[in-house]
Amino acid sequence: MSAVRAPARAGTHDGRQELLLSPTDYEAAARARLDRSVWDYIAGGSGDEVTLREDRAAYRRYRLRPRTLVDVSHCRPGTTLLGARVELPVGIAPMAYHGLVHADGETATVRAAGAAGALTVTSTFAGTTLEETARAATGPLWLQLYVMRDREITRSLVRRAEAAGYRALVITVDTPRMARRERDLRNGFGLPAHIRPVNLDGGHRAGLHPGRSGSSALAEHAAQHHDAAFTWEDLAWVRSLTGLPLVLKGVLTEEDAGRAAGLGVEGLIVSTHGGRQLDGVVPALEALPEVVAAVRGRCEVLVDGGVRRGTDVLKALALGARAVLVGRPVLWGLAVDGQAGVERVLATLRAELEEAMALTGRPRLDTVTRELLHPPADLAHHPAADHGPHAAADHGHHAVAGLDGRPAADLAGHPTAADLAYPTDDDRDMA
Ligand SMILES: Cc1cc2nc3c(=O)[nH]c(=O)nc-3n(C[C@H](O)[C@H](O)[C@H](O)COP(=O)(O)O)c2cc1C
Ligand SMILES: CCCCC(=O)C(=O)O
Repeated sequence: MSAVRAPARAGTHDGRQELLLSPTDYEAAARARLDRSVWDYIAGGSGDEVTLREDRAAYRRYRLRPRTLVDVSHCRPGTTLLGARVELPVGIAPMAYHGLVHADGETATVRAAGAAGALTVTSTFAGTTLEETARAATGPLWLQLYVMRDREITRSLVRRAEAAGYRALVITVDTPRMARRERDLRNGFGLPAHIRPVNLDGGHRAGLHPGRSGSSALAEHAAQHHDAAFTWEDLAWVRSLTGLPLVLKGVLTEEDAGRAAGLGVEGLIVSTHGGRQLDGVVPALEALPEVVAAVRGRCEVLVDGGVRRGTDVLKALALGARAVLVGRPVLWGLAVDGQAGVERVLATLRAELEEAMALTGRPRLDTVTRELLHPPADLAHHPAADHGPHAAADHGHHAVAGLDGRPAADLAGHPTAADLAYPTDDDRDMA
């Protein structure tokens, strides 16, 4: 499993075949295959797409501190997520309508995740029913929920998720409404006729299709149906519906993280929604340390947004994530080669992660701690802390020496405002 078998090839305009070696290679190949409006829906972000770029750039700001002369003949990236065994700390982020890029849709994606022993989070807005997805799954499955005004929908999705064997519910909390995504507005984005939100009843299937320039059918549907009045108090109602673990997706502050942990939420996903919701928020990777510090080991913390390399996974884990989710790269793999394409994207991330573990002298995830990272150049004199969820101290926080040898003063490891000065054009790889 550690080697990527038979890399795929994609045709080029001049008829040559190009090797697809990295998720970014799949990005280019997917772009060449997809309609412009579908490409824009997937690739795009909100507003000026600042957060879209910064989520990615945040990973580049950290550099690795490799340790040598460690036995790395066996590197094992396996862990558990809410008690379920996974073979790698990389799961599939919930994304709407995989059928936009490949006829096999969510079924292909979940089969690929199963083959990799990875977690899949299925979207409320899947084009395949949650039961069909569950039947195709061989790895752990969580269901992502958008809470709608019609509470009966949530009640019924929760019941169905329990019956179908989902192991957790992921409530997305950053989308009381859909942000203005100008690419979609320009394209008048709507779903093609054959793609429908089959997990919802027929009433929801109509409004998503129209599409006229200046409006996004998905945004209009969200404005009509998402419950923008859903609050912390209502979370207790979701809790009362089910014994399944609850995970909140889209938390970016210590205030919300502490409150969620205090309410007994089992997991948090630190996320900017891939730069698709509020533009101008802190990149997910930068919000991660404050969230990890605030939950004090009371729940598992994952992060998503901009993970494209095995070294990115390692950096997120070093900053305290238990695992990462990947979004767009999965759709790139799916667009290029269906299930096999998603398998290869996941296998590549795994191979890169194992390589990074070997070359940093961290053969197991419990050795991936904050000392693995140099602070970004502009954080050079900032103290560090060890929040590693895999650390032997098991979520405990203890003082560690700052990376420059001085004792750490700030156990939260928060970057200060001055630390967050940003980015150069070199960081912009997703224009
Ligand atoms: C095409 C697309 C559809 C998405 N649909 C959902 C969704 O239905 N529910 C949700 O919680 N997040 C959704 N997201 C956000 C992802 O779960 C995730 O936060 C984000 O894509 C991670 O960033 P990455 O794409 O850079 O890996 C979607 C993202 C994309 C790109
Ligand atoms: C109303 C949200 C639709 C799916 C989604 O979350 C996204 O496109 O980012």
